[in-house]
Amino acid sequence: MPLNKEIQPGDNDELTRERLQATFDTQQMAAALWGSDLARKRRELAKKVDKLTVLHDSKDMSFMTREEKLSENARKVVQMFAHVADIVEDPSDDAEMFHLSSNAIGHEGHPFGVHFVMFIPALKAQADDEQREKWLMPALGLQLIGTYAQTELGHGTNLRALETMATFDKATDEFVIHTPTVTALKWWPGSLGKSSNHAVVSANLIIDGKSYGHHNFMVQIRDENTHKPLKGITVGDIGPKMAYNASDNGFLGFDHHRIPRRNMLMRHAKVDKNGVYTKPPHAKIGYSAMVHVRSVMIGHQGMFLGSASTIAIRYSLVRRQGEIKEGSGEVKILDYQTQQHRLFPQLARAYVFMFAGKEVRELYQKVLSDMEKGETTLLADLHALTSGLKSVVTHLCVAGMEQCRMACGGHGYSRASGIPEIWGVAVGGCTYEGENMVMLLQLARYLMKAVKETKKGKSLGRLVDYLLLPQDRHSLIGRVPQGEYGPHLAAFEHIARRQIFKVADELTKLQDKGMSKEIAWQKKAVELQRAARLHTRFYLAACFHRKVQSVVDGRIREALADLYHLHLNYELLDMVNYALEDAYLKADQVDFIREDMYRLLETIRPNAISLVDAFEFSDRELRSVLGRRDGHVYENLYKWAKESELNRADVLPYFDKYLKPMMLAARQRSNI
Ligand SMILES: CCCCCCCCCC/C=C\CCC/C=C/C(=O)SCCNC(=O)CCNC(=O)[C@H](O)C(C)(C)COP(=O)(O)OP(=O)(O)OC[C@H]1O[C@@H](n2cnc3c(N)ncnc32)[C@H](O)[C@@H]1OP(=O)(O)O
Ligand SMILES: Cc1cc2nc3c(=O)[nH]c(=O)nc-3n(C[C@H](O)[C@H](O)[C@H](O)COP(=O)(O)OP(=O)(O)OC[C@H]3O[C@@H](n4cnc5c(N)ncnc54)[C@H](O)[C@@H]3O)c2cc1C
Repeated sequence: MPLNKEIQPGDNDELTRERLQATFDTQQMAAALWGSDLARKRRELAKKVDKLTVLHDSKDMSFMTREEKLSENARKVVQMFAHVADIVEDPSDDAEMFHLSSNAIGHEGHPFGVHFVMFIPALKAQADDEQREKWLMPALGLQLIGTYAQTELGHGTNLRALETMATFDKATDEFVIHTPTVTALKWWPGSLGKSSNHAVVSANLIIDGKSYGHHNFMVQIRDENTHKPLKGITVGDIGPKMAYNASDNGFLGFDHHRIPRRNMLMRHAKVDKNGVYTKPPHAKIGYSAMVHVRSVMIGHQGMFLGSASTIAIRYSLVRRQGEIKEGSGEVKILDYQTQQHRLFPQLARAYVFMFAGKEVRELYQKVLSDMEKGETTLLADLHALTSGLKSVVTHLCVAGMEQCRMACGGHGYSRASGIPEIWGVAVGGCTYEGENMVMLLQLARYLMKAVKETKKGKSLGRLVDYLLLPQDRHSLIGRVPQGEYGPHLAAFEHIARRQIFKVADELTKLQDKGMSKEIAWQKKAVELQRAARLHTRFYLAACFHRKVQSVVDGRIREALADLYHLHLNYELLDMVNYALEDAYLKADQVDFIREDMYRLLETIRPNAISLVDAFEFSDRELRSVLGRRDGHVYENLYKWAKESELNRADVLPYFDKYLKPMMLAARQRSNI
């Protein structure tokens, strides 16, 4: 059977020659990345969207105002739902729907941006059966548009300090939702400003003057026909952002707004008509929508980095600049070792983030079905894992995307490259769903507890079993036969374990000297978040290992293993200070890792285009002139620039208004 190599008529010859070098079948690699069923569905879906012109951008979004962007994406999202049954096999499959949305709408946001990713998951996890009937069904049926309003102007991280109040009024069997101060205004919720008519609102539950902490309430905020804000509600858009500007992130205030008692989401915590409160089975069960998004973000961030890598690698095979050997002609910029070193590690990260995204979604589904039965044992493990992954993955994605942008030289800085927008959306991920540093410290709390258990000879959970293993004094990297990478993975494990125990010991010492637990924590906070990062990077490397081991096809396994080995080398060098501190690695071993990494860059080079083709991002989805599949970059860059609104006339009014009078006056002065 011939290997699929994604060659199509009209392709740039350079790219065709590159594709012919692939050692593997790109469709099989796509199956390894997405799962074979989803890979097939994605392919078919992209073809269908290509044929449905109502789903196409009416012009490049870069040339639109915010209002045009909102309107354009509202138009497309409505068309998308109108045609959904003809395009996707299973509209309840988030992955398929996300792919449809990427193709038709892009990543700049749309009126249902938070509806599907938080509002519905919050209802699924926290509404009781009767409430599901009342809101979940209409929400799934698009009869209402919802958002998730938790963050306030004054507080996003420290949820205990949220000020919005939900005071129970026994006499009327209602809650009174109120915004007591300007800092209590809800601030940031996606699609709140102009689009949503319902919100899941976090507010402090107050019964008979006693506060029970914040809980989630369903609040209708706009009239379903006129779309005007309801009485007692102030709502609007918070203004333009770094990116994601087709989303109307909003503010929201309540002036003693009344809702029925049964609008509190009551699957777990409950309030009866006499004001009797029932505690949930786990104090943080109301945070489930956040955990849901953190779990989907891992794979999505991988896709963002995969998109940027695709753009930069394809462009690097079209762009020629400079000669390696004088007189032998200009080379493709991907032939420079520095360019490969800039891009291939990002490609490897994109792969492993997607693999980790899949693993973490499986764990989330398990925890969700456990929660349905009131079982919450794995919630803390999931919270720790997603907190670490969310932080490390977004951070590395953004750093990686910036490398991709710079690797495209000047054209990378143009919005035509497509990178600025996806970078802007991805970088938001460092902040939303829990600021990265704060979430790393959440994982660190878990790790410190794990150390305590380890000292009793027990494990807190599967993810920290390795803490029970003894530490090796010296690494075997370079001391075993070439091609064995077990010692590399052991090095990740070693430096994570060492940092975790080191900081745990330091905390104990400070407390032994009489320092309070909280102050000791502050003194060691930077070291604690380092421990969390190292633990997560070990998890990612181990996840890559599991994936490579699971692949049956020899050609795919070999190509993936090259990426995996590159990942091990590159990430180890990035963290090498930790391994040098205790002389676990010696200087010659570091040199060995470097040399092996350079060798792998050369090995991967012929497969580069096919490794990015295997993501199977359609041109419509990438929205990048540089990353076009056919490689016809230059003529299309020129075409794109001509679309700029500044080119609508040869002379724009500002010239006559400001510059011309100034120059005339200057000329007159010089003639005097
Ligand atoms: C299908 C399409 C999908 C597309 C998605 C991607 C597309 C890309 C574009 C999308 C763009 C935009 C979408 C963005 C939407 C964004 C939404 C938001 O940002 S919503 C708001 C999110 N806010 C936060 O994340 C707040 C962060 N803060 C917190 O989580 C908490 O305040 C915290 C955890 C820092 C502290 O909480 P709290 O004060 O209540 O904690 P305590 O100190 O009392 O207790 C700590 C104790 O609780 C445990 N804990 C905390 N959280 C959890 C949890 N979730 N689950 C389980 N356990 C939890 C913690 O571990 C401690 O335990 P202990 O045993 O005491 O150590
Ligand atoms: C694009 C985008 C979309 C969003 N969508 C939504 C939405 O739909 N719904 C919603 O409710 N919210 C949303 N948010 C809000 C988002 O969840 C918060 O901005 C986020 O949780 C961070 O909180 P903060 O803004 O209060 O940051 P802050 O907590 O003020 O962070 C500022 C700095 O303080 C540090 N810091 C804070 N606390 C600690 C601590 N305990 N220890 C150490 N350092 C600390 C942080 O690390 C950071 O460096 C969105 C935000 C963005 C950017």
